[in-house]
Amino acid sequence: MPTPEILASNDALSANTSSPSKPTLNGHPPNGTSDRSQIINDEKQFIPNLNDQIAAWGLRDAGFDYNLVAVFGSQSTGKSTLLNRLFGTNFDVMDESKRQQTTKGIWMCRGRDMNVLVMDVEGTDGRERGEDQDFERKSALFSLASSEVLIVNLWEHQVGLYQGANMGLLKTVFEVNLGLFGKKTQESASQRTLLLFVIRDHIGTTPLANLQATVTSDLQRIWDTLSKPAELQDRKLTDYFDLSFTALPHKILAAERFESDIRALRGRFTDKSRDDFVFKPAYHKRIPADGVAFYMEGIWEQVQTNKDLDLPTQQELLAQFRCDEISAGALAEFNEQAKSQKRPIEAGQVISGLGEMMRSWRSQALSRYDRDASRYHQAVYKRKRADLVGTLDSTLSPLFVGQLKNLHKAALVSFKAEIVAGLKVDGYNFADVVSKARASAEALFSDGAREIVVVEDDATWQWEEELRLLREEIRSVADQLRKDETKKMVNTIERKFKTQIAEPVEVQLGSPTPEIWDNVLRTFKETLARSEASYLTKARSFDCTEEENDEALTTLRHRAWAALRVKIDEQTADAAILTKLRTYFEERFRYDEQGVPRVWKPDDDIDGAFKKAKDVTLELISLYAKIEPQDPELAYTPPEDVVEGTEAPGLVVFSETKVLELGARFRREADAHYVEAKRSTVASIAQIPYWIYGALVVLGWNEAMMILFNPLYVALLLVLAGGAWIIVQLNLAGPLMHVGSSIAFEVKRQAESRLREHFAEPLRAQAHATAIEDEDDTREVRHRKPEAL
Ligand SMILES: Nc1nc2c(ncn2[C@@H]2O[C@H](COP(=O)(O)OP(=O)(O)OP(=O)(O)O)[C@@H](O)[C@H]2O)c(=O)[nH]1
Repeated sequence: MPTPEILASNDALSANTSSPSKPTLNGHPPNGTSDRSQIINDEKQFIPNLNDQIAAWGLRDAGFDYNLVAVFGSQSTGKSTLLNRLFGTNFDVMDESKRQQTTKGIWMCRGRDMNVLVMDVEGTDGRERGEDQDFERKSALFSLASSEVLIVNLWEHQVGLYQGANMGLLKTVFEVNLGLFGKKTQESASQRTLLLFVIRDHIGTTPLANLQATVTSDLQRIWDTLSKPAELQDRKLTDYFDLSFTALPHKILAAERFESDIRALRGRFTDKSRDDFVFKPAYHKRIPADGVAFYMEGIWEQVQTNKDLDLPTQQELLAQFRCDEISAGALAEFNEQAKSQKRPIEAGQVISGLGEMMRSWRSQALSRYDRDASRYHQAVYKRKRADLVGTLDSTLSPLFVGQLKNLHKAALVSFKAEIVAGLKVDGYNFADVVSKARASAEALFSDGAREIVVVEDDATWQWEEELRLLREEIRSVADQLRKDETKKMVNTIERKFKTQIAEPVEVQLGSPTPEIWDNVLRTFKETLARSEASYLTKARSFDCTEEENDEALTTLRHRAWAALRVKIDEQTADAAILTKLRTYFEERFRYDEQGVPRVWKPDDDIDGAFKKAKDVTLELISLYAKIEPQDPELAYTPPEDVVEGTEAPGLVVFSETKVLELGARFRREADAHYVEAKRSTVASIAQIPYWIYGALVVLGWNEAMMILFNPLYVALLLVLAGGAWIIVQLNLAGPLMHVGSSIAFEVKRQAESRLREHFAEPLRAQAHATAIEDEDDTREVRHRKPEAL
């Protein structure tokens, strides 16, 4: 409670202040008083800086924790003086010497050290305004719509003057009040206003109680004579107003008592514990402090345009405006927060702790809204809250969806990475690797998704569909991987198969027997069966479907057959098959049964042996021509369909034309052998028999003796011997020997070729005749079974 000195100094200060000083911290200038502010000016216009002023007074965030009091009364009745004393305000006080109206329009000021907004209303019945009752009515409406307590200030000598200015004013107040609160809606039912009569210059001769009775009966009379709407006929004055009376002594004549009484009266405004505390909750107009300015502006606008002042509508409008404002404030901060994570999410990042952040931003925004907006019209507050929730959620939803997408991607990446790592480990089980990778990828997604759910069991925050999509994608990736892996496995098995059959088939094809295809097919079937078994064993660990297994096995069979055929084709390629035929033929023609090389003698049956060997060899071509086992059990039907673009060849190794071609080629080679055989017999015939040398010795004996016993021949012999001795001495023996041997060789060569030519002519003609005969035979042999072999 301010001391009398302070109050006195306020009075002095206010007397000298004619213009508002600049607002300062918390609305309190350095001298300890709050700035006053004109809210309705002389031109009856609302001055729109009230909101800032309330903020400057430090009451903007007071909510309902403030009170509003207005003073009414005739001009120059000490209203401003009373307010300044009671509340420590600094309203203008009339200069004694001029005695003219000071307060114009409506002023407002914050009570010193109290959450009280005080309105100083221009005095009624003013000389300056003449008979203009318009402002009186408007200011009454304005004050009643917002104030809890209406101080009616009047001189003691005015009491009982029913026709006096105050009574006119009160009539206006009652009428206006009926218009405002008459209908008593549910909201306004409990709303009342306190009329606090302050009787000034109370001399004391008439006790306050008497004055109170007089005023009350006057009020009652005014109330009764008021023209009320039909539905409000039975309403009493006390339905709307509480009346309270107090008296103050003369300010100058009884200055001390004046001060002490005013201090006592102040207590009724500050001490909540007192029974006569004036600011009862029922009087509060329930306008939150941060909405007072807007509300008052709205009221004044309605009042100015002479429209019916509908308080509930005004309160709803105020609520809408303020709730929007509060919501926008909460949203601005929220948007800033949400924006910070927008880019990283759009860039594909998974933000850790995003859910926590989103929930906290959302609850911060809502609690900010609730704190300020819940004081307003409840229906509006709730509606706007729902709107705000919608906006918050629609801002968070893209973050949620974005994070889900990023989680989805991250889960897939982790799935693939885990599989790649798992497949590097020796002896992995594919199905195990996949199921582990799947479980951890799904857990990664689910945990992440669960974390970002902002509101449980709400359609906006559902992630099951995304999980379903992820599962589907994982499945298709796993399927693809399994297919790749299966392919790889089939390739490996195929390679192994090829190596396994290579050698045995090569050996089997190299040693032609009637069972050649039985052997080959047996090897093929056994190896294929092993390969299939090995596939199936592995496929189990792959979790392959029946269909996939069938497909893979078909491929395997196809490739196995193709591999066999490649091997067969390689072994029966022209050069290879001809070598085989030649070898086979030679083994039978050039070697005897014991495998000893034959030396043909002239009386040997070369033709017979040649024909036999040739025939059996030609039969081989038919044997090789088609893959046909002797044991029907071993028969194999090669796959017919085309797999992966490779056509599996059938059972035919050589076509008809090929058989003929090979036959012809072989025959040519065989002919050469035949010729060679024949020639070898001629060579043995061409040698000079040894007995010829004997005959020569016998027949030439006489001639030799004659030379030995003839001195001429002996002398010639000696000359030759001497010549020889000289040649040896001169080292000419070598060159002469060389010349001699060259001449001898040449003579021998010439002689041999002449002899060969002589014998060869008739043989070639004979061989040619045999060849033509054989060709006819081969044609028959080609289709014959090789039993004869
Ligand atoms: N006799 C008497 N004079 C007072 C009292 N209080 C104030 N005054 C004087 O009355 C004059 C008017 O005082 P204000 O406080 O300006 O009165 P007001 O009702 O606010 O006047 P307006 O604002 O012009 O309507 C001043 O000169 C005061 O000194 C009082 O209790 N008794």
